[in-house]
Amino acid sequence: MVTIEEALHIIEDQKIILKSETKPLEESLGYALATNTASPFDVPEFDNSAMDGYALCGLYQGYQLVGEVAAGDSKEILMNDGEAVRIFTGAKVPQNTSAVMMQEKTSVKENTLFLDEMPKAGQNIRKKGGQLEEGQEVFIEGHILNPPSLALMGSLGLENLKVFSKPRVNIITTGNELVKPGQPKTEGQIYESNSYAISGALQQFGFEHHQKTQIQDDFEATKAGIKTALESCDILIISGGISVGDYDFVKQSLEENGVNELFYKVFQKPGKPLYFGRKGNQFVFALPGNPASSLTCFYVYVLPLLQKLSGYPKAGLTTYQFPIKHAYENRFGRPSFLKAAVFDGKVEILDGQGSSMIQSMAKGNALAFIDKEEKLEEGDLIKCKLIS
Ligand SMILES: Nc1nc2c(c(=O)[nH]1)N[C@H]1C(S)=C(S)[C@@H](COP(=O)(O)OP(=O)(O)OC[C@H]3O[C@@H](n4cnc5c(N)ncnc54)[C@H](O)[C@@H]3O)O[C@H]1N2
Ligand code: MOO
Repeated sequence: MVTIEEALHIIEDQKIILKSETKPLEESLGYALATNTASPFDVPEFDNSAMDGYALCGLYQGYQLVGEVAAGDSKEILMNDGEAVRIFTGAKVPQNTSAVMMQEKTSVKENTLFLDEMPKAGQNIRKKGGQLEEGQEVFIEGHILNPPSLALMGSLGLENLKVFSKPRVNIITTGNELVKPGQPKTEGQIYESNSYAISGALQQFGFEHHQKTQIQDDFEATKAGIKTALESCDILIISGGISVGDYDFVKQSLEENGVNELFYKVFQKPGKPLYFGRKGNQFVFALPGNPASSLTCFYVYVLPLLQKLSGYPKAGLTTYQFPIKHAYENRFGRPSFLKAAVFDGKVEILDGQGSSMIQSMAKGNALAFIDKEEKLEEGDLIKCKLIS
């Protein structure tokens, strides 16, 4: 049995080989960049107008209008002192523009422009290189591409990006009692639900599963199922069959498939019988079958490895501290992840903390952490990971 910290360190310390690939810009969301990126040109590439209005030559309150320039126009207009041109947002300003005045503060009579106020030098001109200069570092390797990053890469004209590949994930669920939702079931059977939580949590963080298999509680079937799943994944996530019951065949089947145990059993609630192992460059998590245990272990242990294998510089959910809404005492005798709701900056520990109870987790949005035998008063800070 290891502590939570030891288990997390074992995962964090795994030596891994990152793979990279080239992805089209529109498919790169959530990937980590596999190279540094420098700006190939100044951004913006030319001085341009921040407003619809008038480009002014010299600083006066009246001008002679001599033309027009719209966004995308490449023609050069030469203005003399005291002249102005109609201009639109994003249009390249003529070379000798002193300022741009927004049209709301102007009036035009015949061909003369009048300003309501004196213009200020440089006003409403977005300067060449004002955001980035040619050759300037934009991102370093490992930067995780969020929507504004995609916009920035697009604005640099980059169509394809070199990113770290994401791991291929297979899921196995185990248990004779499990029936697929929508199918008829008999007394003693239940609907299989863990795989939906796991594949949903994978999607939530930009991953997907490759294969999903349901296996009966049978040693040979478990061994064969694991062998097949290991043929096509970087991470295998197994749910159930990892405790000490007579029908828990997962651990032995993993050994027989050449998977080396890195830890088994974590001093925590829920998810005590959690298993983590490795075979070459493949990793296996066997999550305890209880629904809240398996999903909690996913967020706390599986997600950091998925992100580490994706080249993320910092993996796992951030831990925040918020005041607790009510007094709470840990009576579980183990460090515990509690189903919680964070609302208006305060944490409520929800009813229904049993490992088999998923409804409290479904209605909440956080996992709060309380140490063994810790006792909190209202307003005390409690650690939380936000899960939705
Ligand atoms: N003698 C002991 N018994 C148990 C111990 C123990 O230390 N000694 N630990 C308990 C704890 S804690 C947990 S957690 C469970 C974990 O057991 P397994 O990983 O072997 O899981 P199963 O026995 O297969 O299932 C447990 C529970 O969860 C339901 N389940 C399983 N898979 C699914 C699924 N895909 N969808 C929905 N529900 C699922 C299953 O029906 C069981 O009710 O062991 C305790 N026992
Ligand atoms: O450790 Mo178990 O996951 O409490 O039910």
